[in-house]
Amino acid sequence: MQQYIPDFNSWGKPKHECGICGIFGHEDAAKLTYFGLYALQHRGQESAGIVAGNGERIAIHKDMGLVPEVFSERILQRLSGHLAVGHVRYSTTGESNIINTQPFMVTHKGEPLVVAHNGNLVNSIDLRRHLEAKGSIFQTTMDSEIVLHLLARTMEMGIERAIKESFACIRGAYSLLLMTRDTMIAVRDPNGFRPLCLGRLDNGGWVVASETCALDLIEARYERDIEPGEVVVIDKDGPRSIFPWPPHRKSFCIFEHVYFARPDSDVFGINVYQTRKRMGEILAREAKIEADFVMPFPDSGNYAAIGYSQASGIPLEMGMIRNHYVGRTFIQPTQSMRDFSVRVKLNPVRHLLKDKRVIIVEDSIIRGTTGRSRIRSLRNVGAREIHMLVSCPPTAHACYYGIDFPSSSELIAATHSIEGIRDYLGLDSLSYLSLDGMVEATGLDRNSFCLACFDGKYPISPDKSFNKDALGGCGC
Ligand SMILES: O=P(O)(O)OC[C@H]1O[C@H](OP(=O)(O)OP(=O)(O)O)[C@H](O)[C@@H]1O
Ligand SMILES: NC(=O)CC[C@H](N)C(=O)O
Ligand code: SF4
Repeated sequence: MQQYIPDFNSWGKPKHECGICGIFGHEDAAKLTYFGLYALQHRGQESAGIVAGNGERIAIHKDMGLVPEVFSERILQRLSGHLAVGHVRYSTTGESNIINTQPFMVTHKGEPLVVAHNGNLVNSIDLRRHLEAKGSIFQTTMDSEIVLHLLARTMEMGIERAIKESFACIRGAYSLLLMTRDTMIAVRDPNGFRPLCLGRLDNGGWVVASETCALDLIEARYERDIEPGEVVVIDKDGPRSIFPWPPHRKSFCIFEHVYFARPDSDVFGINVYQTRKRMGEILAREAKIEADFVMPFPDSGNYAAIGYSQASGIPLEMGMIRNHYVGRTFIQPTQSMRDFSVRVKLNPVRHLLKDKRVIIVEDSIIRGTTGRSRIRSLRNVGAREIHMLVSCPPTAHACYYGIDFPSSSELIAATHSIEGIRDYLGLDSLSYLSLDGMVEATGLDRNSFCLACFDGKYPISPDKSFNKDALGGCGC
């Protein structure tokens, strides 16, 4: 087994979920895409890439690392043209390596075909086996590549028919951008697991992005969300929308609101900050505790902590200081990286905590890495009572739709009771927000959401043999 030796150059690079951004109809399309990806960095911190074109020539640049590390002014100048598609990756199928970076581009019959994907396909093992039996040769171990193989087999029908036919075989979560030499196409799966929105630039050009915070940064106007099951084809005649598949039950990922999305974004039509704050307010209704102050584990816990504090009247303090040069930790690929990053990331304010009774408001407990390590640090600086409130229910079931907790054995709530988790984390008390309370905080109907990691009811039945290396790994 390979031993993990912290590499201070690569270790500090944080990880997260995928983000996509595309521009059509602006002479600086790649530069705007770069800024869009910058705003979406929290969704994917392993690699970044942009493909740009002017209707004739097409160029690509991608690499491992954060957006500003991957692109320079000189590189962006080379990515010229009015059309660009970009991606920041947090791997969910296939390793985190240069081969698996996105956007992924192939040439088919002399024509470029590009995909940038957020989500996870649940029948990728079967699809890949089937395609390989028919002679497909895969270059990567990502599920996203399958989309291009399916499209290539039907492209002669024209792109719209090809999409209709190809995606009919695909099951799972996909908010994605496709690009041909002169067209950008946004596709959102019929369940709508992952967000995707459409915006308008001042000059009349179009933007598609995972979250509205990307539109804000490039001063684009939010037009609307791309609907579940909708395909938006954008070319020189502007956007046209088609709905090639029968409607499915909506399954918006509620975890986007609990943890993933940026609080300044509107996701599924609702603001993330306000939803998180309401989660805290509802927690105050459901769990009443006496304490000297409330504190979050920053960043994702901040907003529910504000809500809890305001609703309960217990003052809010920032008892833990976050080092902003460390990214989000729960999606780091190895446990030793996660353990180390958590220590670097959060440090208690000794003088604030000594002899105090504190309530920590945390957005989620996944593996328990953050809680166990940081509660120990609070004890070390003399906190007298430590209670924890979590602004979602116990996360006890694997996600097969694009969040990297594919094995329930990694989830502490799958193997421990609440009392067992309390004991493992070293807390005086532990309470979770109820499922009803979490949904109530969104203001949307319960049937709009996927809640599978909380209630085990999967909107699309997963292939339980799936794991991140299901399509091949390096074996190291
Ligand atoms: O139980 P665990 O396995 O430790 O995972 C849960 C923790 O991970 C996340 O923080 P993260 O550092 O990823 O992001 P944040 O800075 O947005 O809070 C989340 O906010 C929890 O603090
Ligand atoms: N987090 C994601 O959306 C990942 C997209 C794709 N499944 C990949 O692994 O690259
Ligand atoms: S299982 Fe959980 S994390 Fe995965 S899509 Fe559903 S709500 Fe989101």
